[in-house]
Order: sequence, then structure tokens, then C-alpha cells
Amino acid sequence: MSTVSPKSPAQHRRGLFASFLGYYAGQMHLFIADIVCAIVVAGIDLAFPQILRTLTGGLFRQGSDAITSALVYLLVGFVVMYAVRFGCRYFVAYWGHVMGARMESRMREDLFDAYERMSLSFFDRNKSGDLMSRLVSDLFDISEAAHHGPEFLLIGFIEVVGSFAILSFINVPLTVCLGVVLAILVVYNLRANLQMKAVFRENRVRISNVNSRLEDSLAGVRVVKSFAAEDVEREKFRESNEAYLDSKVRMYRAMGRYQAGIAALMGILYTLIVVMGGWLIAQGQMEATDLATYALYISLFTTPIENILNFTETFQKAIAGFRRFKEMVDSQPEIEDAPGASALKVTKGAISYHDVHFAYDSGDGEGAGENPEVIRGLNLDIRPGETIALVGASGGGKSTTCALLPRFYDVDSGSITIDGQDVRSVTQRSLREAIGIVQQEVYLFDGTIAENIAYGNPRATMAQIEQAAEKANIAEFIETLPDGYETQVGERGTRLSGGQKQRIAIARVFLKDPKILILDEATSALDNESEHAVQESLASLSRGRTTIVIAHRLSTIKDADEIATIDAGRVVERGTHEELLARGGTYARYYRMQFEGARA
Ligand SMILES: Nc1ncnc2c1ncn2[C@@H]1O[C@H](COP(=O)(O)OP(=O)(O)OP(=O)(O)O)[C@@H](O)[C@H]1O
Repeated sequence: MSTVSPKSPAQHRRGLFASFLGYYAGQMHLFIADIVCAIVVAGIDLAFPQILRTLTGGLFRQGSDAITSALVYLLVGFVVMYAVRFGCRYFVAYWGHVMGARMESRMREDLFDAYERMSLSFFDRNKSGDLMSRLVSDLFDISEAAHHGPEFLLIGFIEVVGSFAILSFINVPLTVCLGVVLAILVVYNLRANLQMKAVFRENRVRISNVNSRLEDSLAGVRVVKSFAAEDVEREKFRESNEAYLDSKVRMYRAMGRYQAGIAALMGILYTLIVVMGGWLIAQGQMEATDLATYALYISLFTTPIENILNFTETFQKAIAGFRRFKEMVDSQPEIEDAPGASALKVTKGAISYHDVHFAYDSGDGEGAGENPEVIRGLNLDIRPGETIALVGASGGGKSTTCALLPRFYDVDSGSITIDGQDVRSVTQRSLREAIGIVQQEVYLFDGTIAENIAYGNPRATMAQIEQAAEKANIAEFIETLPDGYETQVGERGTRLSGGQKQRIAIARVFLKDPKILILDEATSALDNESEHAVQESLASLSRGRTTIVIAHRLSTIKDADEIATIDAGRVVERGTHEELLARGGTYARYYRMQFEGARA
């Protein structure tokens, strides 16, 4: 399992906040300017009703000449004030968003780095749709909160405190009444927030299910088409889409109730103020101008509170998103280089498995001991330059045996050595550089043929790429293409045949030129003709390299130097093709089954 250092909840919250603040680094100038602009906007908004109060209370009661000359100053003053407000608003809306987008971009890079760092078992446990939704929607929520948060909170705080002070100055009894309604509003909001949190969480899970469904269906589109299973896929997608819709409906119901509740409270507040204010005016305890000004300040007082309360939705999503983000970027890969690990030195290419035990971690929280062992005391010595074929029943552990060599997973006990060096004691980079893998499933990246052959070696020259293609028996085909090596292979190599993709994968390994080779059912998916061509390329690739081959078609491996039969995670017999046939054991039985099956 990935590990996160244990911390108390308070420490965890502080750490989370500190690391969130860390993403403002390098943007401080924008952050400060954003805050200054926000303060200016809040100040101007606060000043306006007070100016109006002064005018209606004093100036507008003087003669028309005095009003006319004052209006010119007033006009100039208002133009300047609103021009400044316009500039500040623009800055907050534009640069504030840019700042948020830059933070989001940095977080996206950090998250992608974390994904790249993770061991294979992490990807066994996590759905790619979920990982994608973290990269897209979570980070968007965080960036929104990062830039709107300080601005809303600060403008809101200044307007609320400023207008409350002015409201209290204008009329105390009315402000007491306002305070009571405000207290109810806050309690109401806190309760509604608790309910909404659960709805948001559910909503997030549902959208990641939709993403996973979509991912799955698009990745398996060929299987879908070949089974004419579009309706099945549609139905599965409809289910997760409807579940998402349901959760959205619940979310909007909760939000609707919440906002309607706020509107009702505001209605009650205004009614109370007008009735109480009217009564105070009738009693001669308040001026009509003051009541009008009071009403204007109420909206300055309550609008930011509403904004802040509404913002809590974004804020909550951002907190949940940032927590998930941090959990991911702080996770340590299960497989790491040992302290002081040295580079692997392959002198001859001898491989040894010593009493290896291994179980896949099911990721359900159980300890490794609870998971069924797939490799159970496997011993295997492979001589330098030898080609050894692993055969055996499906699920016996052949692919797992191979996956342990480049440390895609770590053994639970026992050890694997290359030229006497434990694979856990050397750097993963040097280990994986020494091993070339050709699998049944070839993955080509969207790009040109040349880019795909040179994958992992961006410094490869065109001559080297062509030479690798030559050795893999694919150069001739590439040269017939109008764009040659610059031909786009399409997403996952969809524009190429299985055999062509396979030979491009082989060319990749030729270019890499590793000392050790793993061929995991590299030809099983091909027809006889393609298999023959690929087989030739593989034979030339394995020359002079220690090679482990897994193949179900025994005809393709009978030329191997040795064959090891693996059953239930152990090597049960080993020898040359002839020796094993003569022994009449498991291999001989498989061979007869396939041979007779082919003749039947
Ligand atoms: N990533 C994984 N997570 C959990 N279990 C796995 C994983 N990969 C394989 N297994 C399980 O490990 C066992 C051995 O699988 P493995 O692929 O090594 O067998 P194999 O001999 O190569 O089979 P085949 O010939 O069918 O490819 C199987 O029971 C399989 O279900």
C-alpha cells in the first residue's frame, strides 16, 4: 500500500493549509495586488450610501444654485471613484483568475509527477477514471477557491464589519434586530452545510464512476464492436449517468432549499426593518433619510454574507479536492530505490530466483499475508545468454515471475539476483534499462512511428531508429508508407496491424539494446503469417541476450535452450524440449494436447 505519514487531525489540517499556501509562492505580487484591489472595491462600496446620506441629509436641502455647483464636483468625484472601482474589479477578475490558473497548473504537474512515480500495484487498485477526475475537476475547484477565497473573504469581511459599524451608528435598536436575524442565518447555514457536504461527496464519487465507465468503454471499443455490445455499454453508461444525475438532483435540491431558506430569512429581515423603522420614524426617533440609508447598508451587509455562504460550496469542494490531491502527492510509491542503491552492472546476464514468494495486494486493507500467494517458493537459475521458456497452466504465475524481475512488484520473501546483485539493491532505472520487454498487448503512443521506436530514448538518431526497424523486419513496410517514419500511428496504434505494432515494439527494444529480454506471449495474438515474421525478429533480438519467453503455443518455444514448467507458482520440471518429452511429465502432456488438438 502507498504510505502517508501518520499525523494528528490538527497537525494534518495545519499541514494541509501550509501546503495550500505554498502554491501561492511566486504569485505573491499578484496575490497582494488582488487583495489591495479587493479592499479598494469594498471601501468604495461602503462609502457610497454614506455619501448619499450626506447629500440627502444636507446638501440637497440647500438652494438650487448650491446644488448645481456641487453637482459638478460630485460628478467628477463619482467618475474618479467608479473608474478606480472599474480598474480594481478588472484586476481582480482577470489577474485573480490567472493566479488561480497558474496554481492549478502547478498542482496538475505535481499530481502527474505523483502518478508517474507510483508503482504498478497503485494502478491495479485505482480506476483511471478516478485518477483523471482528480486531475481535472478537483484541481479546477481548488483553483476557483484559491483565487475567489481570499477576495470574497476579504471584501466580505470589510463590507460586513464596515457596514455593521455604520448600521450601529445610524440606529442601535434596528441593528439589534438585524443581529438576531443574522445569528439565525449563521446557525441555519452551518446546519445546511453539514447536509450539503455529504451530498457533494456522493456527487464526486458518482462523477468519477461516470469517467471510469467512459474510459473503460472507449478503451475497449474494439471488443464492444466485435460483440455488437453497444446496447450493453449504453445500458451500463446509462446506469452510472443516471446515478450521477440523481446525485446532482439531490445536490441541487439541497442547494435550492438552502438558498430559499436564506431568501426567506432576508425577506423577514427587510420586513422587520421597514416595520420597526417606520415605527421609530413615527415616534420621532429616526429620520426618513436614515431609514433609506439603513436599507442600502443592509444589502451591503447581507450580500457579502450571502456570497461567503454560497462560496462555502466551492470552498468545501476545494477542501475535499485538496485533501485528495495532497493524499496523492504525499503518497510514497511502494517500490523505491534502497538508500545508497547503486547502478546494476550486467556483466554476463545470469538471473537467479531464490525461494521467491509473492502475493498481489488486493488493496482491500488486508495485510499481504491475507492475500493468496501466487508465487510459492519459486527457484530458477537462468544462465547468461540462455533462452528459457516458461510454460504451464493459465494462472500458474508465469507473467508474475517475469514481472518480479524488473521490480514491477517486490517479492514478499526470497530474492531475485542479476549477476549476483539483488534487484532490490540496485536503482530501478538501471535495472529497467537492462531489461527489454515485449508483450502481447503492444502499446503505441499517439505520435509518429519514429517517435514510437525511439520511445524512452529521445536522443536516438534517425540512423539508429532505421537500423532498429531494419533488425525488427519492419523497415521495408515503413518505407512503403507515404510519410515513412513520420507516419502517425493513431491513438494506441490503431492505424497499424497487430504484427506491425508488434514489430515496432521489437524495434523499440532493439534500439534500447538491453542485456536481458522478457517476451511475454509476444506472438500469441498474431495469425500464422504475422507470427512467423515476428518470430524471426524475436529470434534475432534474443541472440546474445538472456531471454525469458512465455508462450502458449509450444511450437514457438521448442527451440529454446531450456523449458521450465511452472505450476501453482513453482517450477515443477525443467529441461530441453526433448528431455521433457522423454520424461513424460506436465510439459509432455501439454505438448501432446496441443499437438493432437492441432491435428484433430
Ligand atoms: N495485477 C494483479 N493483481 C492481482 N492478481 C493478479 C494480478 N495479475 C495476476 N494476478 C493473479 O495471479 C495469478 C497468476 O497470474 P499470471 O498472470 O502470473 O499467470 P500466468 O501463468 O502468466 O497466466 P496466463 O498463462 O494465463 O497468462 C492468477 O491467479 C491471477 O489471477
